[in-house]
Amino acid sequence: AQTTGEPASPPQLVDALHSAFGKHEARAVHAKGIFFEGKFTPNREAARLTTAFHLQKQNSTVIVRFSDFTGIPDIPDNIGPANPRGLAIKFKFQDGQTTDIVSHSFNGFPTATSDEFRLLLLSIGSSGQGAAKPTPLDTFLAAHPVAKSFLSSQKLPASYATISYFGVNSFKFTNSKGQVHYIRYQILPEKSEELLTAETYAQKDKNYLIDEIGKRIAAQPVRFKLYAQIAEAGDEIENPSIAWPDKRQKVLLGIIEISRIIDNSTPADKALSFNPGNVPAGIQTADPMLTLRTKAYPISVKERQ
Ligand code: HEM
Repeated sequence: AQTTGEPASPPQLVDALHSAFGKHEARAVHAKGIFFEGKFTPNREAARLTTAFHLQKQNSTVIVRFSDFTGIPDIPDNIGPANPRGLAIKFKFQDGQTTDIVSHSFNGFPTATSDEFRLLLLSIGSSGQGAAKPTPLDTFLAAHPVAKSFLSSQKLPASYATISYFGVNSFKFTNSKGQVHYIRYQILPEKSEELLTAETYAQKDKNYLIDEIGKRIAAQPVRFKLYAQIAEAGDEIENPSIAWPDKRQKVLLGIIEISRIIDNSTPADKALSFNPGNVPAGIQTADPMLTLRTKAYPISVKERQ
């Protein structure tokens, strides 16, 4: 058994995801999802922040995957644990370069560190049916108010296209003059958010989001605005459980336009993986959680082949 003092390794983090959600030969988390293709058009302002290839003048192709939370591949879209939703984006450039953003529909994370996240997952794993009260999860949440509020304040989307997504962890952007900014991604729907009440949500079909997004994109493209929220002195770069104040400057990096469904067969799904550590020159990871995420994702990718 691990004490809170020892750092969790990437394999331990993936095992903790399995202990919470089971092992299903699928993504260890965000297992249920659907992916599309589209394009990204960078905004002129973006190149003032970073030299990253996809944030200069030329458009990229994007592969975008929407997902539900948990590692359960057939989780109903209309139950609490399906939150937060995921949005993963792969930017593909003509010369073969790629970079990824992996975000979810909550501006924050239940824990400050990867180690604490592992303990939260283990407590979920040992709090199933028949666990004595207070369960390990009850005890964890009593000691971690941020995790408690994360679990109880999720937004219920009318569509994957009508909710905001957040990168949560911080990145360091460097521009051509060598100037540095610390940023967090925000990916906001083109129009305003559309959410459901708890009652309407509970009455929805178990595949309401997956079915809706396919029909919506077949009818017309879905657009999101990709922003960089810029940290100010004193903002916590290394603690994803604390959102930066809303009044921080946001720079529009560009527009994501999702226009067509692509092959979602099992082989195509297995071949598709995202990694938040896949960053180009001009962008660096700036939160220790990203160091762990960068190593944990490929373990799950390998397991699900
Ligand atoms: C220590 C923290 C974290 C760990 C250990 C972790 C681990 C993982 C793993 C193992 C996968 C499956 C990868 C695959 O099989 O392709 C995954 C997927 C995912 N994670 Fe994380 N994650 C962490 C934090 C986060 C955060 C902060 C976010 C949101 C901002 C996030 C959002 C997602 C999403 C959306 C996916 C699905 C990607 C896809 O569509 O393929 N994760 N994560």
